[in-house]
Amino acid sequence: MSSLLQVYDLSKSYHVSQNIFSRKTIVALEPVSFSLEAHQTLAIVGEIGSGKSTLAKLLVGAETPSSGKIKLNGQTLQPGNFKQRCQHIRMIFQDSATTLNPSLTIRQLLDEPLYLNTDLNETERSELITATLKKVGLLAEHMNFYPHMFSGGQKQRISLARAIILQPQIIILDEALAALDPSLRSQMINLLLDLQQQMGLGFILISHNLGIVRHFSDTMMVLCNGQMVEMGNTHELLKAPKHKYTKKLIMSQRFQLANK
Ligand SMILES: Nc1ncnc2c1ncn2[C@@H]1O[C@H](COP(=O)(O)OP(=O)(O)OP(=O)(O)O)[C@@H](O)[C@H]1O
Repeated sequence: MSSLLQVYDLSKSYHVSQNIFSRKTIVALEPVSFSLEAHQTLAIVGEIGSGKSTLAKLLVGAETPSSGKIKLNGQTLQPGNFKQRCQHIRMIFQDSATTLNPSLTIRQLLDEPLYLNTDLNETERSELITATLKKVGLLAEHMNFYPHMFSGGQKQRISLARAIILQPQIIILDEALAALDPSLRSQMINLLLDLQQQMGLGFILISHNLGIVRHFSDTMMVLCNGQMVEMGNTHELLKAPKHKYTKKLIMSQRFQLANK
C-alpha cells in the first residue's frame, strides 16, 4: 500500500534580477524526498531562510516546483490543479488574525470552501459548519460572530475549523502554535492530536520550537540553507543528532527542551 504522501526530489530555485543585465539564482530548496503516513506528524525545523516555508508552499501548490513529484495516496498531484490540492492538503498559519477576512462572519468564512468545493446544499452546509465548530471546541452560536470578537486562541480554532471542514488528509501547520501562550498551546496541541486520531490526519509541523517538535511529532527533518541535513525519529534524533547543524540547533534551545 502506498503512503499518504510521497515526495520525490522536490526542489525550488528562484531567478531574481540583480540589475538590468544579470540575474541571480537562489536555491530555496535542494531536492528533498520523504514520505508521510496517516496519523503521523512530520516536523520540519531549521533556522530563518532554511527553506521550510518554501517546502510548505510547494506541498499546498502555492509555488511550482523546479523539479520533483508529489504523490497523494499513490496519485501524482498536478502542479496547476488547485481544486484537487486544496481539498486534501490544507495549511494553517501563525497569525490567524491576518488570514481570516474581518468582514465575514464565521458562518461565511466556513461556508466559502464548502460552497466552492462541494455540491452540498445550504442546509447540509450549515449542519456541517455547526458540527465542525463543535469539533474544534466552539459553539454553534459563534457562527454569527466576526473574527475580531474572538481571542487569539479562538481564532486559531476557527482557522483549524476552516482547514478541516473539507475533510482533508494532510494539514500543514506553519508556526501555527508559535503565537499562543503555553497553556493555550497545550490545549491546541491536544485538540490537534484528538482530530488526528479521529480523522487519520497527517500533520506537517513547521516550527522553530524544538520543545513543541519533541512533544508533537513522530519524525523530524532538519533543513539548513535549503538542504535536508538530517531526518529520522524525533526522539532519537533529538537524543543523538548526527549533523553538526542539528547539534547546534539543539544546543541553542537546550533550555526550551529542558523545560518541556
Ligand atoms: N519568492 C522568492 N523569491 C526569491 N527568493 C525567495 C523567495 N521565497 C523565498 N526565497 C528565498 O528562499 C530561501 C528560503 O526561504 P523560506 O521562506 O523557505 O525560509 P524559511 O525557512 O521558511 O524561513 P522563515 O523561518 O523565516 O520563515 C531564503 O533565502 C529566501 O530569501
